[in-house]
Amino acid sequence: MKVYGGGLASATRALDGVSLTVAKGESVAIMGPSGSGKTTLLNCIATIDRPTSGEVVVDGTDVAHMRQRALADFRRTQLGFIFQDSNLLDTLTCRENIELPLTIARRKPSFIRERTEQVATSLNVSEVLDKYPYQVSGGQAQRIAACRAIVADPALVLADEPTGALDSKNSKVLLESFERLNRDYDTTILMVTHDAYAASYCHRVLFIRDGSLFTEVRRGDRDRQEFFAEVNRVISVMGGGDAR
Ligand SMILES: Nc1ncnc2c1ncn2[C@@H]1O[C@H](COP(=O)(O)OP(=O)(O)OP(=O)(O)O)[C@@H](O)[C@H]1O
Repeated sequence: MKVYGGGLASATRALDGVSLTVAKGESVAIMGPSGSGKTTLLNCIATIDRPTSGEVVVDGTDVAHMRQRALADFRRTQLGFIFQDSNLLDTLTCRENIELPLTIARRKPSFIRERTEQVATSLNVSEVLDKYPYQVSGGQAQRIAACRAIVADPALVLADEPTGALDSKNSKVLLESFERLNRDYDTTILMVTHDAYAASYCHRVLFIRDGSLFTEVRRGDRDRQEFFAEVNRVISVMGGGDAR
């Protein structure tokens, strides 16, 4: 449970009774109307925020009750983040941005070089590695950010509206990259999105309404178009405004 604003009449119960398990190698989308608690849920899992009660267990560790210092280590080694705006450092080249988590972890230079080339190839950004973030397109910047998020092989990649700032063509390229990451590296991905098209690339979609799980749907063996139609059907049943 997550309550904002402690016990008074003005308190907001942002999450209530939400329980979910994400398997290693799974990709899961979280959808729901504005204000339903998606970002709160993602932030609790990301250890950016703490639940008022309950546990968040990642790879066997309860991160909701970890001390600050251990938490910083945990975030650095076990999580990868992708935001709506790529959040790249403009004073570093794209290559240096991707390398950052490995540089901080003091990995060997030869390993850093090799691993960076490897992820850049799989996300199709090898040709812009030596440019600065302001010299590349929005779609490329977002794929560079995705490279940075996965380069240190985190247990979990968390994405908040990763396609929010992209046009449909670049969204498709990014989502196909996620699919490939998931398939080739068994990367576990949890993304918050308003976009049924983005959600349809995942194995499973969770729908949240008023801080509780409304329902979930699994893609199974169906093709993406069929799953996309089902996600849209659930959105229309769920209602509640702008869950496009
Ligand atoms: N820091 C905060 N202090 C108080 N209330 C908050 C805080 N953050 C979020 N809330 C409230 O908690 C509820 C859930 O918010 P949250 O941001 O998780 O929703 P969301 O589903 O991500 O919405 P959106 O799609 O609009 O980003 C809302 O009622 C919101 O107003």
